[in-house]
Amino acid sequence: MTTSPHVTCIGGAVVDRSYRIGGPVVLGSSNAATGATSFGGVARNVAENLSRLGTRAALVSVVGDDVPGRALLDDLDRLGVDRWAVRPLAGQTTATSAAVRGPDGELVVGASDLRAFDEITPDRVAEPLSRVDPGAWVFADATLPSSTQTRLATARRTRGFRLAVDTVATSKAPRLPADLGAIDVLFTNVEEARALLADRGRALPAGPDGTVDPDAVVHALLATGVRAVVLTLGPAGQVVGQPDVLVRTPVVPASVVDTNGVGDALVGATLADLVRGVPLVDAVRSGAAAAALTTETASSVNPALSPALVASRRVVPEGVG
Ligand SMILES: Nc1ncnc2c1ncn2[C@@H]1O[C@H](COP(=O)(O)OP(=O)(O)O)[C@@H](O)[C@H]1O
Ligand SMILES: O=c1[nH]cc([C@@H]2O[C@H](COP(=O)(O)O)[C@@H](O)[C@H]2O)c(=O)[nH]1
Repeated sequence: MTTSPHVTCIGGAVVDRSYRIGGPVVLGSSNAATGATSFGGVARNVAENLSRLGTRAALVSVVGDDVPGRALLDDLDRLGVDRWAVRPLAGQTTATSAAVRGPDGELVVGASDLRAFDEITPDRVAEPLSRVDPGAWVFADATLPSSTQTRLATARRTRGFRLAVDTVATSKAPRLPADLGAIDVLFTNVEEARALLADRGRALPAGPDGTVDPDAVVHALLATGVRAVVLTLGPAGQVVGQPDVLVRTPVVPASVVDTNGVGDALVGATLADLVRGVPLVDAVRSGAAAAALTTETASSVNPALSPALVASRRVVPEGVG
């Protein structure tokens, strides 16, 4: 009998606070604003997407023993995410991120306290990893300390689970393990891929005008040993690369409100299909549908997300099954 959840998500859990100032912004002063709180962090967002799509998910993360941390844990319970491995640490502050926007929605200033992520140490992931069945999926975001990423790569080799990783940000991409061949699917964008490859001493071939061909980015990533790549191109869709296969999958048209969390929705819905045995290219079509649905809400995960809603928005080109 298996006790392993279908996807174990390891990485950040954040309380996001956003303010939108209604009138002209006055710096150095208090401005009247509309405020909202939501739960974020890439691994937490992926776990929420999975759960809303009917896939069992567990989160491995750290929060403080404080009011935001308790609210985040309660919300995981409401979502049905298995959170036994989210450690509330005494003396630690739950990761928080605040964004202040002007009347036009543009960011005026942001501030994030993500120190808690440093506490997701190799020792803290050891037990959750020991419970993952061979063949099950683990998702990790690149906010994890490098030492933890290395532990993950080693465990992937010895235990035979499958590992999906998201590079998250250009500053985080270089943290990926030296053994990139332990990554079964890498989710990234062009700038994060550039940062990762530069860190490994590999420059991206650019055209005369400095632009980069996305297919060349995918080839360069596959040459590092990564087993499959999903390169996201924002409104230009995705390139899915596997040895011998390179396929462009289209963006799903959307009425965009806010793109926060789009990448995490793409990862979550893709993994929800992969655990059911759907081939990667087809799974990414579901990922793009979930990402489009996420752009249509202000929250980082669309609260109405469901398998039926994703299926209703999937774009499959004519002639493709
Ligand atoms: N304007 C948009 N309309 C519809 N889907 C979008 C839009 N922008 C992004 N997406 C979807 O979200 C995915 C991730 O977007 P991207 O901006 O590449 O990610 P990240 O924010 O992680 O860099 C894209 O591959 C696409 O499917
Ligand atoms: O260094 C980080 N930046 C941003 C995030 C999180 O990333 C999410 C947005 O993801 P996306 O890139 O899909 O918009 C937000 O919820 C935010 O909390 C994070 O965990 N770590």
